[in-house]
Amino acid sequence: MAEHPARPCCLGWDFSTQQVKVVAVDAELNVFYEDSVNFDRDLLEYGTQGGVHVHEDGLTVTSPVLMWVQALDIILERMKASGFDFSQVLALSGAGQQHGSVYWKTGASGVLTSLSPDLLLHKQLQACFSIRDSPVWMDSSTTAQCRQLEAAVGGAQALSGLTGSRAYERFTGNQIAKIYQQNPEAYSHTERISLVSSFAASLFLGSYSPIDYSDGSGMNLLQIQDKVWSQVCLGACAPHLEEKLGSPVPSCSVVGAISSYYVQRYGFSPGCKVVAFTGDNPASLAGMRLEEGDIAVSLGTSDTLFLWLREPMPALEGHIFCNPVDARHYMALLCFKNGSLMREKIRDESASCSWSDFSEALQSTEMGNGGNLGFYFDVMEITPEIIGRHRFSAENQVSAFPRAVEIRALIEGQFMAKRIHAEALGYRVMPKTKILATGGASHNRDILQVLADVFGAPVYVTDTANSACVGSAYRAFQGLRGPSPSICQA
Ligand SMILES: Nc1ncnc2c1ncn2[C@@H]1O[C@H](COP(=O)(O)OP(=O)(O)O)[C@@H](O)[C@H]1O
Ligand SMILES: O=C(CO)[C@@H](O)[C@H](O)COP(=O)(O)O
Repeated sequence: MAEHPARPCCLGWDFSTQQVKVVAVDAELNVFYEDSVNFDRDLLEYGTQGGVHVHEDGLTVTSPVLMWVQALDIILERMKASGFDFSQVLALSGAGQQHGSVYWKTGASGVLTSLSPDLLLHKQLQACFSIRDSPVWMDSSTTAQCRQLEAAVGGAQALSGLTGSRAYERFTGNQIAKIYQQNPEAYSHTERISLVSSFAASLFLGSYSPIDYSDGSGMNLLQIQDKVWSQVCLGACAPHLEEKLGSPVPSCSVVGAISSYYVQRYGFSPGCKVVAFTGDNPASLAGMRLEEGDIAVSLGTSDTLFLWLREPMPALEGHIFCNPVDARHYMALLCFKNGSLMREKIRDESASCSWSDFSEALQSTEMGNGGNLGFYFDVMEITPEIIGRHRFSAENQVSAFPRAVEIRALIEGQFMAKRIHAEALGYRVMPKTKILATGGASHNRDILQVLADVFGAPVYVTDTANSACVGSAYRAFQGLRGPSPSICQA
């Protein structure tokens, strides 16, 4: 067994679309431990692709909630086997893919509070969920519920002014409304609804964790200025929703001490604090330590682009969330669903399934692609709502490109869309602008060169692609310092 020297630290977790990841960060903010469990590869029995199940209608997308629990068991067991000294963990926090929801069955809280340290979590929580397949952010099956919600508050712009976004299919309020309408029995047997982030925090707490303001902003339910649930939105989605959600809390709140399960099974200190978990994009904003004018681009399963904002300007395209680091401020976020999985498809079709062949194609073609441009949306895009592959030469719409042209058209098109939509939200590239890239595809220098060319600004890669994890560990340190009334309370 490898021994790790004693080193006081915080843990940062990320329950993202394709994997669960963890980092340990010491008091000098050095990352000294990283691990991950990939759902498709390490949990074959759940049969996911890219961490999810796409249903027959092509719109409904879910993930098995027990798969997330089992992934946590696997990582913790591996850490223990490697000799990781859990007693040195001062605090932990984490992130979750945004918008996804978990439905705890009546009675589940009793199971959570009396976990036996002799058994793995997923064995004990089998019967705890009234909905076993959690809707996730890739789901776009709730258009009817979106229109109902917008109508209830006086239109899309009114909803955006109130909650930071017009109604989006993946936003949790609309997902809850669909479950209530289609499966009222399961809804009535649900005692608590968590986001993926607050669900993961609940596993560590051994009781229900509140939803934080920042991830709560991705539900179409939270009034982002007042930081309270909107009664009109709750009422439009489902009955008794407020009691099932619990009250939202500032993102840097300490929500409690770690459950005795982890103390007894893994040797955590009973004083180890759990700081509210948040969304993966808010956690990345914390991890990347953005400055004004900077723009962060996360190239994970989805491509997201985010900025720190002082004055929110809710619009019909894009989202405003409460800021996870300073509750007086906000963040803007644009999400593009056809990110890494779309790049993988074109890589498989036009670059023999190889990222190095993909890079060679980018190197062998010129910036501007000889006037050839393409937009590739194999699944219904979020920004804007569109599907299909659309290719244009300098003169006409065309049906196909040579392989290398196809690859450059994809990458240039993806980054041009990001710049155009960010500018529509009021963002301007400034002389001091830095682009901070993170996520799996930020390992690819040739993709990043196109990003730099399209924005005309330098691109920096965060020293770890796991910015959501690292941001979560930073947030755990922030929570340990205790509440700062001006920053944490808004
Ligand atoms: N060298 C590479 N070039 C381009 N994309 C890559 C490369 N390595 C990994 N990726 C992409 O990174 C994606 C995973 O990113 P990651 O940030 O880990 O995902 P998430 O956090 O959403 O689970 C994969 O789907 C893959 O397409
Ligand atoms: O829907 C959004 C943001 O609004 C997505 O960005 C999810 O938060 C998923 O994140 P990744 O797993 O792709 O990082």
